[in-house]
Amino acid sequence: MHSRSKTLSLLQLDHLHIQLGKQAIVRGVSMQLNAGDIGCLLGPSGCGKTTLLRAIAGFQSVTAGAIALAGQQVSSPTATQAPEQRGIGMVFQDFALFPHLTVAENISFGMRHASHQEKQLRVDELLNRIGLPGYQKRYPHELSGGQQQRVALARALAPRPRLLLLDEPFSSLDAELRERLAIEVRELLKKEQITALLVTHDQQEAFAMADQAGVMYQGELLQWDTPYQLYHQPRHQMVADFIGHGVLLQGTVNASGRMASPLGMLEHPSLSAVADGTPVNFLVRPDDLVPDPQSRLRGTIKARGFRGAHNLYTVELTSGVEVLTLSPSHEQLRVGDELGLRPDFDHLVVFAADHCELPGFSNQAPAFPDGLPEAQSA
Ligand SMILES: Nc1ncnc2c1ncn2[C@@H]1O[C@H](COP(=O)(O)OP(=O)(O)OP(=O)(O)O)[C@@H](O)[C@H]1O
Repeated sequence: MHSRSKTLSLLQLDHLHIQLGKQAIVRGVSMQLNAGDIGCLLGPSGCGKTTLLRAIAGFQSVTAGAIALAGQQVSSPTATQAPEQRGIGMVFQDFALFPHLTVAENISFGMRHASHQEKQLRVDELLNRIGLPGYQKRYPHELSGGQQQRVALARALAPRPRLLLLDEPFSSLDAELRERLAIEVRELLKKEQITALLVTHDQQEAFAMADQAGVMYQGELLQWDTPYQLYHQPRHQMVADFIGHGVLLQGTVNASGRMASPLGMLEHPSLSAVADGTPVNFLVRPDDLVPDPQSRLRGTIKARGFRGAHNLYTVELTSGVEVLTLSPSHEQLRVGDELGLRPDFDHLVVFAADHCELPGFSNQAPAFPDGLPEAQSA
């Protein structure tokens, strides 16, 4: 408890609503980011991520709720602190460097009140940190895309913002470079002790960078949690669907607290808290089903995707239900092959079946507030 009280909430959103014209773009978003942490907002295109970031930066007023930075309210429906007073740095996808300024001039651009010597020291320090020592006198057109984006990041970090906002900063770069930069940028932010909030479409990027992450959908933040929890204990079907691979299957809880499912009878202690006959949906990740020649659960391989160390197989069970499974890539199975699968659940993630209709749902709460959360955390 003691060490917890020392963690300072740097950014706090409290029941934030943003209406643009007649449309509610951000709906009831609450979240908190501690000082020094990296947060990440994921979600499909148009879900409101950029609008939320613009509100945090101070470029967008809010309709209801509040934004606080280091405990001080900066946005409410009646007052919006100007962006330049917030001490926030920003890096956007198309945040071009000034072409007529050198790398050093670009980086020190925002250090308006610093002396020449201070600027020089900070530029040298940041160029070392981004792996471009000696690049002070280069011009942007003499740099690769990845180098330009590193310099853009250094420019945003130079004035030591208390919060850095990154909106799809790597999306114009190729996948390999993106992954490498995500790891580098995390290290850099941690060394600089900067709190940051990143918006991305890319889960791998989010998982590589974030201490906390959330999935937005139609303006709502469905879950704000560690990346591990988002993957293993999604509290909403939409989160389960959006994060990682997997399928949602239907099952029916029976009187003995077990569940009849297309994978056979599944057991979990907390299912006993659920009434007999309750229809449920449950999440099946590829690693929940293990290839096993002896298993009575049989299927046929419909598709194979190469994932480096593993292949990801789409398997149609004899019941017609499609599932995913992984197998080491040196053990090649062919499309059309028959195989056995054994359920091997570490924990079951279960949702009420009536939440099945994803678009337009209104009740965001976990399916069984009293019973099933234990099932998810087992
Ligand atoms: N000024 C505006 N007036 C009205 N609607 C807007 C305005 N700006 C954005 N929108 C709408 O708000 C919704 C959310 O947009 P936003 O850019 O925040 O989404 P996003 O999650 O960042 O999407 P993407 O990942 O594609 O960038 C979209 O439906 C968009 O059309």
